[in-house]
Amino acid sequence: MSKSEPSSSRRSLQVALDERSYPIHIGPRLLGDPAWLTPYLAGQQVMVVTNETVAPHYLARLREGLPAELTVRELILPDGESTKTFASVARIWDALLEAGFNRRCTLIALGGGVIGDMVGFAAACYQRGVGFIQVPTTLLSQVDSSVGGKTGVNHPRGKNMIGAFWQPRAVLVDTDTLLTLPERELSAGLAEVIKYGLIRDAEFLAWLEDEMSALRALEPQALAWAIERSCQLKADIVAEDETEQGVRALLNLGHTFGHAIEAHQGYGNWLHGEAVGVGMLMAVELSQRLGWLSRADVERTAAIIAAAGLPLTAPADMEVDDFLDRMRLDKKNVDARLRLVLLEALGRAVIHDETPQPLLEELLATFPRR
Ligand SMILES: O=C(O)C(=O)C[C@@H](O)[C@H](O)[C@H](O)COP(=O)(O)O
Repeated sequence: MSKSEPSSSRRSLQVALDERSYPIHIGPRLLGDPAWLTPYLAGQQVMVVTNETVAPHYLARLREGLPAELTVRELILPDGESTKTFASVARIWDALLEAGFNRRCTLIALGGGVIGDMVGFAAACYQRGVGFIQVPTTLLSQVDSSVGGKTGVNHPRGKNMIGAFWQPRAVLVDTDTLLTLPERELSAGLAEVIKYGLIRDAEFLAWLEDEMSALRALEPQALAWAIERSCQLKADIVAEDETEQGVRALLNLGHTFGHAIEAHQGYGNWLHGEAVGVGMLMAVELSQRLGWLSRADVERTAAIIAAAGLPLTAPADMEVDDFLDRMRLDKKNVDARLRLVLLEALGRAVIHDETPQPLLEELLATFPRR
């Protein structure tokens, strides 16, 4: 374990965005403790939005942390990436209007990235913007999607194509919620954790290589440090570039390829983290073919992705053009130029818009399929 690992079990970080700054509280037993939730409620009206998988485990516990005098409504949506649609967000607006909620209401997103992104988008638009709190219950949402204010929904043509930047009032990461997380979801979250090491922190990457078994065994100290370090790296990047004009795009390592896989395969068939894991390997392989990384770097990346329990091969039914058609719609592109996040070294990412087309096509044609 690193010397800088925390010893106490609860930690708080800050996303520094002037008047939109907010804390990320991380630790066990946060849910149900009023001290962690009430400071971020705007008025007397609270809408908790969750899904059918999370509700039986954590909805009652969350409600215990809400003062009895509040007007609290609940909305339980179906689970899964395929529900991340405009129609689901409209259900949230309908519920808010039916309850007669006003601009001083607060939305609470209790769930994974799908719930967090949809609730954030609903909050961004309801009566032109109301407050919301992220209570992420999956590893992926705890280390990534709950932080930074990217909210929105998918479009059949592309992932997260409709949305808004809208920051939460607070992020409450109760690490106990990981105890009920299916193994496949845990692996998906580890993809985003590995991403931080690859883009910005070679030392963290080496630590992850050593501690991967402990993380997969839900060893509390290892998990707490992985979450804290990931959130810190993300908070620093978001504070520097809230709306992705520059450095924030580095957080998209593996996502250009990964989003193409998710959309092509049908949302939910590949988990986001699984597609990002393969996408990161594709980006690393391309970086090697550009002469920036060694074969040993590629093998090291493949080894840690495999150790996290993630796939290493792209879907067998995806042709080169299936990738390219989706990648042309990527939000990072400027005019007709494809912008990719690649690695100059393990731990150092760059944004690159000069990949020769034949090299990219060769990568897409030769990358292993299964
Ligand atoms: O926060 C960001 O910025 C990211 O890119 C983090 C990603 O891991 C996350 O999946 C994000 O939602 C992707 O955003 P998109 O803009 O590529 O749709």
